[in-house]
Amino acid sequence: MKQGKFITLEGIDGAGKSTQLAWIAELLQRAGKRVVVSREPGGTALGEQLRALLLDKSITMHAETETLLMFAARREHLDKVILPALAQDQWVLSDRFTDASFAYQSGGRGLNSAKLDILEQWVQGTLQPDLTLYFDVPADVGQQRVSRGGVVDRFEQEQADFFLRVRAAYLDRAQRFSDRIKIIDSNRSLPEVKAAVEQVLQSLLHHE
Ligand SMILES: Nc1ncnc2c1ncn2[C@@H]1O[C@H](COP(=O)(O)OP(=O)(O)O)[C@@H](O)[C@H]1O
Ligand SMILES: Cc1cn([C@H]2C[C@H](O)[C@@H](COP(=O)(O)OP(=O)(O)O)O2)c(=O)[nH]c1=O
Repeated sequence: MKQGKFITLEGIDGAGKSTQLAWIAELLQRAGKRVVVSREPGGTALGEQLRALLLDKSITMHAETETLLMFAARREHLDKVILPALAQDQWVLSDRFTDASFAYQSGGRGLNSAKLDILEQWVQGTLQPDLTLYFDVPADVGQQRVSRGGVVDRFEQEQADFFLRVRAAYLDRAQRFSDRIKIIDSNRSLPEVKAAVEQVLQSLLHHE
C-alpha cells in the first residue's frame, strides 16, 4: 500500500510556523494530496489535555516529567492520528514533533539527550518525518513576536538564554540531519518566508 508523507514544522516560539501552516496544507491539497493537519503536544483528545497541563504557567514540573508527558502525548498521536493517516496514503502535517523535545527538553532544559534517544526509539521506533521545515529566527526576534501576541504560556515565559539554547539545539540537529531538516530563514518578510517554503515543498512533490 502506498504510504503518505510525514512533514513536521519546527522552530522556537514566535518563529512563524503556525502562520505558514494553513497555506502549506492548501498547497499540498492543490497538488492532489489528502492532508491531515495536527500538532504536538496535542492532536488527540488525551494529547490536548496533556498540552493544557504542559503549557499551564501555574504548574511546575521536573524536566523529566515534562519530557515524559511530551512523549506520552506523542505515543497517542502516533497511534490515533499519524500512523493510521500515513497508512491510508494521507499526508500528515504536524506543528512540532520529536525535534522539539531535543531542542526544548535537552537544549533548553538541559536533559541528557541519551534519555531522549531511548524515548524516541521506544515511542516511534525507526519512524522519522520525511521532511522537517525548521523556521529559524534569532531568539530575540522570536521573543518579540511572541510578546506582541499578549498572554504567554509556560514555555514562552522563559528567558532569552533558554531560547538561545533551544535555537542552538535546533541548528545542531538541522546540521546533523541535513537530508531531512531544511532550514528556512524566517527573519524575513512573510512573502519571502513563504517563497522559501514553497521551493522546498515543490522539490519534495517533484521527487515523489
Ligand atoms: N515573517 C514574519 N515577519 C513578521 N512577523 C511574523 C512573521 N511570521 C510570523 N509573524 C508573527 O509572529 C507571531 C508568531 O507567529 P506564529 O506563526 O504564531 O509563530 P509560531 O507558531 O512559530 O510560534 C504572530 O503574531 C505572527 O503574525
Ligand atoms: C512537541 C513539543 C513542544 N514543546 C513546547 C514548545 C512550545 O513552547 C510549546 C507548544 O508549542 P506550540 O504549539 O508551538 O505553541 P504556540 O501554539 O503557542 O506557538 O511546547 C516542547 O517543549 N517539547 C516538545 O516535544
